[in-house]
Amino acid sequence: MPPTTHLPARTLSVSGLALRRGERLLFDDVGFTVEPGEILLLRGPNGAGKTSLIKCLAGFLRADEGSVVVSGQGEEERWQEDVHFLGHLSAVKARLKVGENLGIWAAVNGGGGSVEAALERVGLGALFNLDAGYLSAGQTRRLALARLLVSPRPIWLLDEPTSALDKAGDRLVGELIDGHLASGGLAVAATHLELQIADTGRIRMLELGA
Ligand SMILES: Nc1ncnc2c1ncn2[C@@H]1O[C@H](COP(=O)(O)OP(=O)(O)OP(=O)(O)O)[C@@H](O)[C@H]1O
Repeated sequence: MPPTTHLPARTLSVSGLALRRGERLLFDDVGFTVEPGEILLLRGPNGAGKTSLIKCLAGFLRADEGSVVVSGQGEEERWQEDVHFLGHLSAVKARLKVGENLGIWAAVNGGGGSVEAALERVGLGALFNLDAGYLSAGQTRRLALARLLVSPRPIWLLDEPTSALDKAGDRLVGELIDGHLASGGLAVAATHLELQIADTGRIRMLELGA
């Protein structure tokens, strides 16, 4: 079931963004705006710079030129609190139970969502007491997705969100994104696959070159 929380309205505006890694200029003069209820899909071949761009948006990498502005609030610390970054690494503590892992993220990120409900939603309800180290790759990805639900935030930055997931998992990601956008959130997702987003009118695309 999609989240019912109405998220605070944020707009993500990027202009003139350029990033160099090593000797290579990965991208130059990238600009776009993502409004509440919209998702921007980042496309491009391996090595084009999709992950790097998402890390710039998350504030993990500093661009060489240009700006990333989140409107709706001004202070940088608050901006971080508006963002969920779902990267390649799932940041799961193998010796802790599945429920404990998510409980820690819920406590760190705040938001007050139910750990049990989030695990149920991503199909891990029965695995609450399993050591997280025993999860399969797809289940670990589902646990990472549950973090998006337990602490509602208006900006989702998703790097290959369907990685390691089965067909039902692909559908789940589409449904979670649909719910997020319907709640007034926005998203940027790097993906090589078609995301199963129902409302295609909310999708915008940006192609990065190799
Ligand atoms: N720390 C670094 N130093 C130098 N080059 C780097 C560094 N990190 C990444 N790169 C290079 O930057 C380029 C872009 O990497 P990035 O991970 O952003 O691409 P991507 O479009 O996400 O690729 P993929 O589709 O394979 O996930 C690659 O050529 C990579 O080798």
